Amino acid sequence: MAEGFKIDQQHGKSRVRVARVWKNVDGSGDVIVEWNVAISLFSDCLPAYTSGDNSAIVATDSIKNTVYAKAKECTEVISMEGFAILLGRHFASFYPQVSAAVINIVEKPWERVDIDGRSHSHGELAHVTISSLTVSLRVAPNLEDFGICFRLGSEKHTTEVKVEKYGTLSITSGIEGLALLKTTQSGFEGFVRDHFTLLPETRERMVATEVTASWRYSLTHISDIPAKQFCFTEKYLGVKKVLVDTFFGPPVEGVYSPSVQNTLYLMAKDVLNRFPDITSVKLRMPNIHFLPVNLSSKDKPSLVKFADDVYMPIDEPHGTIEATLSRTMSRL
Ligand SMILES: O=c1[nH]c(=O)c2[nH]c(=O)[nH]c2[nH]1
Repeated sequence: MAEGFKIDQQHGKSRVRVARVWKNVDGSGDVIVEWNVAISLFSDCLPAYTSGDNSAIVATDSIKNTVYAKAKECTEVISMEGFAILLGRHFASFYPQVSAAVINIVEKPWERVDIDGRSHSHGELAHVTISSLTVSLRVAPNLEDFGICFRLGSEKHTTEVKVEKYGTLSITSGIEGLALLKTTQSGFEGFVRDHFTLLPETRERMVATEVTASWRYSLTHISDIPAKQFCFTEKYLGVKKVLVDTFFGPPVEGVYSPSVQNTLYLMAKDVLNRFPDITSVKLRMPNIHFLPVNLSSKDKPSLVKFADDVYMPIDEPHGTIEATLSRTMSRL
């Protein structure tokens, strides 16, 4: 209570960018990660708000410095979730007035470069989205004979970890910007038709989306954290594969999608069926439209007649479809 009012407050530092390099890990080259970290502390520092008494405030500058100091202390390669847990534990246990810390991290998707089929020891590619294509930038200065590559998709790994003082924990991991497109095997029929409806029904259309996913792990205490290194990284790759595989279906015949809603549901369901330690999954899948092109005038009645071939891609407006799928009963 503050002077008869209820106050909910937290403070921290956002957009703390840190890159950590580990040299020649296991004799197979350097490892680099680049993280954008946000920290939010729940702490007992009411007098700072009500009377200008800062004696309980952990300065956000110190919070920022902690990120670099802890990165330095990580002498072995650590996963993003592992680093978030480490930071959360530090803030929640080191400062008596801090009851909980929430750590968000987004990883920049640096990937090892392959030169002539061999992975390069110190060159990395950054995937930067330019409209719908992703251009792989060269960053290794002494990688002279390496051309520009193009790659679709620049998804980022994300995490949010909350650690409370006595070790209660919640971990979500996620993906941002997973761009997926099918040129066929998609339709949309049987929807509400009223006096505002123009959209024709179809069993043949393109479907494109940029998936944002987040999933919650069933862990609830720091003592539950698996000892296995990189289990969260493995899980991230596994979930991404399930999402992609379910969206596309088998390689030759694919799978028909009657709506983004149905495809989203199947993707989320497959994640929960496949990973028992995930309790819920939230998917946001904008329906990014490719408009059929038909061009005509009085004297050119069919300059361009659409035959599932020429489209006008648009960024906006787009449909917004999102859902969270959770288990209703715990699986014992
Ligand atoms: O898969 C779709 N879901 C919708 O809700 C919708 N609405 C729309 O106009 N087109 C589509 N497509």
